[in-house]
Amino acid sequence: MQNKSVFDKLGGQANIDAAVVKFYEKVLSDPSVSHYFKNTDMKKQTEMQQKFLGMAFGGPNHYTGKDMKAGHAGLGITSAAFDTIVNHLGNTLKEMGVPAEVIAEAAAVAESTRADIVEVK
Ligand code: HEM
Repeated sequence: MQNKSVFDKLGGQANIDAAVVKFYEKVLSDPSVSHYFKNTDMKKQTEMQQKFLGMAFGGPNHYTGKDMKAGHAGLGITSAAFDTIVNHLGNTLKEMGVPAEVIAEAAAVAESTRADIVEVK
């Protein structure tokens, strides 16, 4: 099915929700990026990310948070940290049995936010 969205290929919102939970476990266990989240309410963050990715992957839009530039302004996120975060997302999907070509599509969606999120090249 050529026009199936990444949202559908991932099995819909329930699988995306589960992936985001696992993803933040990895992020918070990684000292190279966990410090970015030291003042963040992770319950709210998890919900925001679930809704954002649901929308960004082509599912229904329930996202009410900030745009990516405003949401990350002043955090000083480096391009290396961005790479690490995208890797954690890819590894999470791999562990959930998502095929490599679908992971590549999901990574491309994440990649499309890079310019708005990275402040330190
Ligand atoms: C893959 C690309 C990324 C996406 C799609 C994404 C998505 C989001 C979303 C949806 C929010 C919520 C905005 C709101 O509260 O209204 C958020 C906040 C946040 N993101 Fe990201 N993010 C990405 C990359 C990163 C990276 C690379 C870092 C740090 C290494 C990061 C750190 C944070 C932090 C710390 C917050 C919360 C700020 C606060 O506590 O208010 N994000 N992100």
